[in-house]
Amino acid sequence: MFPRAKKELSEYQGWTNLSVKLAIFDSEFDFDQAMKELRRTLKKKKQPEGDNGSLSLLERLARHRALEAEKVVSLSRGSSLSTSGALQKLQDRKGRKVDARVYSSTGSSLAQRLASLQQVKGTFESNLEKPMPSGLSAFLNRNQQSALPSGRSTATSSLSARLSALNTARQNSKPEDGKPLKSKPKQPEIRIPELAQTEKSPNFQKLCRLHNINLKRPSKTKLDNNTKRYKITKVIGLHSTKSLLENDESLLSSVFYPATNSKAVQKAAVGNFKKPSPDDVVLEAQKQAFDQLEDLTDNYKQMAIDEEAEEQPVEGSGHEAARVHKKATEPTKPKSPLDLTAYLSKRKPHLSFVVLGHVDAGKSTLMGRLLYDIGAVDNKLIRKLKRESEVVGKSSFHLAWVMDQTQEERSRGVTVDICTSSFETKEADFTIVDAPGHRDFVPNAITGISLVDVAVLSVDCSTDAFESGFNLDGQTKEHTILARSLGIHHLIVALNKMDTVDWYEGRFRDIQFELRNFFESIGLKEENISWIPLSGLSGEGVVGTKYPLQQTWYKGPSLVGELECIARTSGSKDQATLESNPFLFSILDVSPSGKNGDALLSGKVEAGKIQAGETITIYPSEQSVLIENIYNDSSQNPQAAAIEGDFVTLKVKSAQHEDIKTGDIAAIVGYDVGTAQEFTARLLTFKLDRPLLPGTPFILFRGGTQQPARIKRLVSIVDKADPAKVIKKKVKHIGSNQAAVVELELTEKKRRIPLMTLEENKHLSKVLLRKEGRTIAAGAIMSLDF
Ligand SMILES: Nc1nc2c(ncn2[C@@H]2O[C@H](COP(=O)(O)OP(=O)(O)OP(=O)(O)O)[C@@H](O)[C@H]2O)c(=O)[nH]1
Repeated sequence: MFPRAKKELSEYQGWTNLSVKLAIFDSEFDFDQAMKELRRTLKKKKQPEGDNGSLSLLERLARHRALEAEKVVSLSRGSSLSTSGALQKLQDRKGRKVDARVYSSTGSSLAQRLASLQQVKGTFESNLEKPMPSGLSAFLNRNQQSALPSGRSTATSSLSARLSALNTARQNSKPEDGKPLKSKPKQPEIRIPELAQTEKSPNFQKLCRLHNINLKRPSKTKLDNNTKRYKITKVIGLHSTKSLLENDESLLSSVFYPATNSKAVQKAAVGNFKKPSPDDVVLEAQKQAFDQLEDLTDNYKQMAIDEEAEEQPVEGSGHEAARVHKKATEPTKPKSPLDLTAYLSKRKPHLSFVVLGHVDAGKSTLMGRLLYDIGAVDNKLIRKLKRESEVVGKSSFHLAWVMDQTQEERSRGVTVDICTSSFETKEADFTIVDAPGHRDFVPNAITGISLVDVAVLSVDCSTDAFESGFNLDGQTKEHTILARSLGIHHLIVALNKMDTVDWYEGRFRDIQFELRNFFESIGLKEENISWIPLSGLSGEGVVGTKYPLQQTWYKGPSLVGELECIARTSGSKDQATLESNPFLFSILDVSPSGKNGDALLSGKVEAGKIQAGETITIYPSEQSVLIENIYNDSSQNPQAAAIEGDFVTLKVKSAQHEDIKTGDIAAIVGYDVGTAQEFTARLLTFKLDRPLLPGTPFILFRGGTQQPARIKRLVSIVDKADPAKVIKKKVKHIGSNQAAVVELELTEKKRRIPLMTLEENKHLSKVLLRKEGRTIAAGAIMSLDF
């Protein structure tokens, strides 16, 4: 690279600031292209600003190029993990280019990956302690002015090493080989005005970081003593060492704001160095994130251990010594009568959907974009999120942060909790459930899937990303199977990040082909699948159908268009069904409200309708509470009623909120929901490592409820297509892909959970069995307490 750079640069006489040139030219952008554009620009402008102008142009161009290239090129060169490479990788948790050692093992757990990440970090730190490459230190000691080309020719030496060499070589004094300089070195010849413009350049910042790191090497003493240049660089890195900064205030300001005599500007310059560097901010945030993530994954690991443990009561579940509540037997009347026909005629169809897909498939970004483009999120918030995400070096996540609202999700860059949000179009009302993509948080994804009508499967179309999300352990397959098992009837495949493959139709078709085969194999019907190419980041195909010019091959609706179309056909509720079905409500969240024992219950209306003034009973605690008001997400005003499919918050009076848990079911007074510890289920097993035997432990998922359980008895193997047909009785074990009737029991004997049979409610009777982080079977409850 260097000889070419030198040749090109020599055409622009007067560019004497070699360090800056190198900082720019050693970065990752396309060199030829940069030079071509630069020449064109300079030709047009006839270099009116002289040297500085050219350099400034070059710097601006470089900055632009480098920003673009930063997405795809790692700074790391050579075999060892370079400092900037490691930083890049640590920062790049949401990973475009990620370190293969850390991320390529799709089968490993997050904790393992984090451990390996720490290891990489350790390697990186220990690399810093290693002595400088002998060739380079000899080179530095020689301080030869003519060292430039040879210094640059070491393919594996880091940029900082090369620049250190160059700067050293540029000292005016010419000591003998290997001997330290005796005289005070001259002020380095870095052209300060250019630096003042350059300091914000990402490349230049990387350069500064690299310099700092080099100084931690064993050879630093010699360098510190010998050249002011290194002292300056050291100050750049040790921004938090107060005394050093105070001593070197003049030095700092003379380096970075040399063109001014203003004390205020100089003070500001010094002040800047007292703040933590962007790297420190990011690394600190990530350290905290990793710590928190480990806590969280530990919780899930604990759950897996609990699968094996028998009859371990869950501490603090609030149900060990269950309080006895008064269960109402008489219904109460609504506050005001409701004309259901008029109410329904005023309502738009409503549809809820969950966004699924492999980790980093762009789910949160897609939903953030949708909410922004539809007008549900204002510019002010987006600007604020952009600023905040830039501070921690994650600017590409600002749209995802619309959905990922907790600090831990933002610092770690992964969705953990499910998050609901609502929006409306002219045609319909929608509720979005954003589910986590990471395999460690599949239980939360299951809760999300169990609530909705439709699933949007986000598939990352960028090179190799689809393949990694689709392999054996990828969440693309697992999420789709979960959606199918939990009764989702329509799947929209959002072929996301098409901008990264320049809207290439071939990529779309290849992925579609692969997915189609898979969907067919799990019994999803083609007529229930929609395919939409889009980009969550830039917005094409999300709300509107305005695509870039190269996308000429897709003429279908946008994502929102398709959602509206499904809402039109299945989002309206039948009045007779609403009137005849008893009110059932899945509780997602509970919180106290005020001091009078009032509580807020958020969740989804599973059946029937409800109004303020009516009384409901919550299972399994069997406490009855009066509904004071009903709210939905988008309005502070209470609404007249809630009907099947609505996501609402019920404000209830005099509730013991400690006895209400996620996954509990509320029903209108007069309708009893069964609670049980033993029940019979019909299951379809997935691919199993070991057959299911009596006593096999697992975690039972029913809606938002998760409970340790085990197989009590294998009743029969039945026909997959016709479950009423018994194929085998006296079953000793159940293998992969078999349909069977089994008796199951909860292992926490003190905890009953609300369960409904297939006959009572198709949706609420659905169960999933998971063991050691894998879904082993799905099915429905047939009867309780055999
Ligand atoms: N080029 C491009 N990048 C995208 C697009 N959508 C998302 N990204 C980037 O992909 C990364 C991951 O995006 P997220 O939206 O957090 O992904 P996610 O699927 O919600 O991640 P989890 O919830 O943790 O599974 C971010 O850096 C986004 O900026 C897109 O359409 N095009």
